[in-house]
Formats: sequence, C-alpha cells, structure tokens
Amino acid sequence: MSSILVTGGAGYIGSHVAHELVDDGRQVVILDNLSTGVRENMPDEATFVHGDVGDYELVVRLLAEHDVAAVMHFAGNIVVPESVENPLKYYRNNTAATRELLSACVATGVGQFVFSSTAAVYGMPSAEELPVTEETPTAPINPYGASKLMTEWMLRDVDHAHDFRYVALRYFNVAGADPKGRTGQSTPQATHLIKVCSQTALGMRDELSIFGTDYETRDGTCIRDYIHVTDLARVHILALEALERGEESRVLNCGYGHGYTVREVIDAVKRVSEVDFDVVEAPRRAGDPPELIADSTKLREQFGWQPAHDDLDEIVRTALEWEEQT
Ligand SMILES: NC(=O)c1ccc[n+]([C@@H]2O[C@H](COP(=O)([O-])OP(=O)(O)OC[C@H]3O[C@@H](n4cnc5c(N)ncnc54)[C@H](O)[C@@H]3O)[C@@H](O)[C@H]2O)c1
Ligand SMILES: O=c1ccn([C@@H]2O[C@H](COP(=O)(O)OP(=O)(O)O[C@H]3O[C@H](CO)[C@H](O)[C@H](O)[C@H]3O)[C@@H](O)[C@H]2O)c(=O)[nH]1
Repeated sequence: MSSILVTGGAGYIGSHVAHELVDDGRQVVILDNLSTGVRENMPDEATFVHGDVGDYELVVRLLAEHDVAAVMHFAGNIVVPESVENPLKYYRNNTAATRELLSACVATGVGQFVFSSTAAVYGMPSAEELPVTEETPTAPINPYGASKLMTEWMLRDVDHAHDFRYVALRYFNVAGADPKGRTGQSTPQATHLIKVCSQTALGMRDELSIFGTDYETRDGTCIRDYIHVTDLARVHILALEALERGEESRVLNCGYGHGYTVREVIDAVKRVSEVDFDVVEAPRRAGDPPELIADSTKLREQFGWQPAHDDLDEIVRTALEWEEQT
C-alpha cells in the first residue's frame, strides 16, 4: 500500500490531519523536526521520521522507501511578528526548505501535493474586497505571508514544468481541537486568540489583552473567520481525493464565510468556561487587518465540503477541553 507523507505532522494542524488520514485507513509517514511539534500528538499508527523537510537526501530516501504517493506539507514557521524580526528564518524554513521538498518530489515522481497556505497572502484587504475570494489580489504585508506566497508560486511553476498537481489551501483562523481529545494546539508560546483566551480562563495567564478597540467594526475590535481544525482537516482529505481522481491544481480559501470580533470570542470563552477572567484594552497590534473573512464558495462547490463544527461555542469548548487535559 502506498503512503502519504505528512510534513509537520507533529504540529497543531498536521497532527489533526494525520489522525484523520489514519481514521480513513491510510498509511501515514510523518516527517517533523519537532521544533514546535509534539511527539504525543501524532497517531501511534503513523511512522515517524525525525528530520527536516529541507534535507533533500533524507526526503528522497523517504519518498522511495515508503512508496509515497502524495505529500501534505504543513511544516514551517508561523509566527508573524517573528517573521518581521527574522525574515531570513522564514524564507529559509518556509520557502527554501519547501524548494528542497519539491525538488525531491520531482526527482522521485511524486506528483500530488497539498500545501498549507494562509490568508496572510492577502495582506490588508479593503472593506470593498470582503469577503476575500481566491481572485482578490495577493499582497502580503509581512515575510511570513510572503514566504508562503512564494511557495504558491513555486507550486504553480512546478505544475507547469512537471507531472505534478497540487492543492494550495489558504487557511483563515484555525482554532479548536480534536473532539475526541487526541490532539490540539500545544505550542507553549502560541499567540492565537482562542488559545490565549482559553489559557487565561484556566488561570495559566493573568489577563487577556485586546489589541485595538478603535477599528471600524461593530464593536471596535478585529473580525476574523475562525474555522474548526477538524473541519479544516476534512478539507485535506477531500483535496487528496481530488488529486487522486486526476483533477487539476487549484488554490482554495478555507473558512466559514462569517466572522467574530475579538470581544465576541472573549464572551464565548467566558460563557463556555464560566470564568470571568480579566481583560485589558491594549493598543493595536502592527499588521492586523480590521476584518478578514473568507469567501469559501469554491471550496464548497468544488469539493462538496460541508462544515460539521461551524459553531463558535463548540470551537471554544474543544479548545478549552484540550487545554485542561494538557
Ligand atoms: N495555525 C493557523 O492558524 C494557521 C493559519 C494559516 C496557515 N497555517 C499553516 O499551517 C501549517 C501548520 O501550522 P500549525 O499551526 O500546525 O503550526 P505548528 O507550529 O503547530 O506546526 C508546524 C510543524 O512543523 C514542524 N516543522 C517546522 N519546520 C520544520 C522543518 N523544517 N522540517 C520538519 N518539520 C518542521 C514543527 O515541529 C511542527 O510540528 C503551517 O505551514 C502554517 O503556515 C496555520
Ligand atoms: O492576545 C490576543 C491575541 C490576538 N488578539 C486579536 O485577535 C485577532 C486574531 O489574532 P490571532 O493572532 O489569533 O490570528 P491572526 O488573525 O493574527 O493570524 C492568523 O491568521 C493569519 C492569516 O491571516 C496567519 O495565518 C496566522 O498564522 C494566524 O495566526 C487579531 O485581531 C488580534 O489582534 C488579541 O486581541 N489578543
């Protein structure tokens, strides 16, 4: 039986997809350098290889030894402010390392690839551009977004030149945890709003800062399209199946198409946790667009994707449950 290579499979989103693939009866090989990933979050059934996606020789060997038919590429660095301070880290680990991975795929004839891209490729869309479609101009405003967009360009060009097809998934705000409690967001210094709120509700942080209360939104705070990680994991299975059917390459937004303000998220965490934690109003965080909502029509129409967890309280509940058990 051929296998699926999951890079970054010890990380937050990759581990959810790895569990989903195993549930689907797939043979899974995980390549992760454990820089932010957690060994325990991977499914026991997967083969784990401790290594780097930028290690061309290792990846070539791995692709051949495990008869890999498709690659799902999650590995990378994801902290936007860090990318501003240390851009070359991001161009090396996100862009250059992916170049090596793609090179290994071309050398071994692996022609199916699913890539974790991001809404950060859109930068700061104007109010008229919302919700953003895949045709909204890409204009990243930080090295993180640029490093991912450059990878999308590599994918496009490799597709033109070789027997290679891909699905690039532009995730919006991923949140929540596996409802079965097998994995969740484990990065200790995570900056994501729902993770930070959950930790504050559970007393692991003293207070929560709202970054900016003077935006032109319904309550002055930023609006984001939060997608449950389990719904997102399902998209990856659908993308893989499309590639297996021989369908063409594509880029797809992954979000629900509606959003919540920071204050609405905080209210949900307080409601679900039944803890009235301290909240302070802080200045705007650099580079935050006021509103980011996905137009996910293409995803729904092309893959028949139906979210099963489009509910803020459920997202929050699973995030809290994960935080409590770790
Ligand atoms: N979390 C989000 O909200 C979000 C939003 C948009 C896009 N994404 C993208 O999704 C992907 C996964 O993000 P995540 O939230 O699961 O992050 P994460 O940090 O939890 O996972 C990344 C994983 O990749 C591994 N890794 C990093 N560099 C590696 C390398 N060179 N070789 C091997 N392994 C390496 C890490 O150890 C970790 O296990 C990333 O590519 C990210 O850009 C995430
Ligand atoms: O302690 C916090 C944390 C966040 N926020 C606010 O909550 C919103 C969401 O912030 P997150 O950090 O959770 O998420 P981002 O929208 O900044 O970024 C996410 O989506 C991006 C795509 O646009 C990238 O993919 C990135 O990796 C991913 O974290 C923002 O308005 C932010 O200012 C707070 O007010 N307080």
